[in-house]
Amino acid sequence: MEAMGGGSALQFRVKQPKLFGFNHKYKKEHSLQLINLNDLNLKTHTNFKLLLSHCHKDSQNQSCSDIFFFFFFVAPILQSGNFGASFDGDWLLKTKGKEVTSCLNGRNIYLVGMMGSGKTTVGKILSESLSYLFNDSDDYVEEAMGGTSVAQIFKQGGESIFREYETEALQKLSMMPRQVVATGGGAVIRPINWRYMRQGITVFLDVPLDALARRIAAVGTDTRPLLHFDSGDAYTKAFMRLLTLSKKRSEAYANADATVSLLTLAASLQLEDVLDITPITIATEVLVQIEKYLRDNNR
Ligand SMILES: Nc1ncnc2c1ncn2[C@@H]1O[C@H](COP(=O)(O)OP(=O)(O)O)[C@@H](O)[C@H]1O
Ligand SMILES: O=C(O)C1=C[C@@H](OP(=O)(O)O)[C@@H](O)[C@H](O)C1
Repeated sequence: MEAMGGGSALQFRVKQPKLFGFNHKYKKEHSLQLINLNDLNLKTHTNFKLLLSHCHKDSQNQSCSDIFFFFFFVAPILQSGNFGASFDGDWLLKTKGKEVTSCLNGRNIYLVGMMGSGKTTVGKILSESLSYLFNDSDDYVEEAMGGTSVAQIFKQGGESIFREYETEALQKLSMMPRQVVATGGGAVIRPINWRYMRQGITVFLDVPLDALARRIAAVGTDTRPLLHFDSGDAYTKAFMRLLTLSKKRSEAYANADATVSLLTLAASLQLEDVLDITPITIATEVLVQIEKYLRDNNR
């Protein structure tokens, strides 16, 4: 298979299918077929498109095991002309999840990133794909405080008390294996928290501030005390506050073992708005980046 990126088009040419054991009829009909991703209706199958875009990047050095996946599983489906009915978006996530689980040896995954970056949403999906438990450090703090909400803790004791509880939560969570942990957006600012998170693998969900502000404005700021102010429209309030926080935190987020940049992901999926990327696709990309981190660092 040859992958070609001509302009915005992403094309795959099936060159020598006989090497991969397809039957004679298939060879004859498809040995020179060009599959142009832009011709396929992949809007609802971004996960598939994500995988192919990785094949495209890696095809230069032929190191992408997913190319084999393409020949064995995807090409026959495309050939059948029954793509929409045959392809299950969750399938890729589960398959990648199984692969990554076997390399993790029970190490926890810590998702870090700004408020609203999707740590909880993506973390839940990720934990299922890895057959891990899911935990949210904010929920853990609230439970440890007998049900007192994060917002109430901020109100009663201020941010510094909350940070103490948060560190305690991360310490306890780090002692339990096989978990995906969605951390609070500010967990990265305390070096001691990294000591606990470093026992597992940290992944930064990098979402542009404008997208975060749009998301947060849609759900409101009641549960996020650091964004909750009285005046101004919800989007502007969220954006300005996120801007200040992100300036203080961007260096700390960069310490994560792996990063999933939604801007990069949207570009490879040819999506204009990062908010159009589904949580399943982001979770799949998290797995891809973890796998890359483990491979590059012999871990
Ligand atoms: N990929 C996504 N697509 C659509 N909505 C999302 C996505 N990721 C998160 N959301 C929504 O954005 C809001 C914030 O997400 P959440 O997972 O709570 O972020 P965090 O845990 O990082 O604060 C939630 O309302 C959630 O449903
Ligand atoms: O960024 C922050 O400092 C915070 C983020 C929140 O968690 P989420 O990132 O899950 O919203 C929560 O821990 C608290 O409101 C403080």
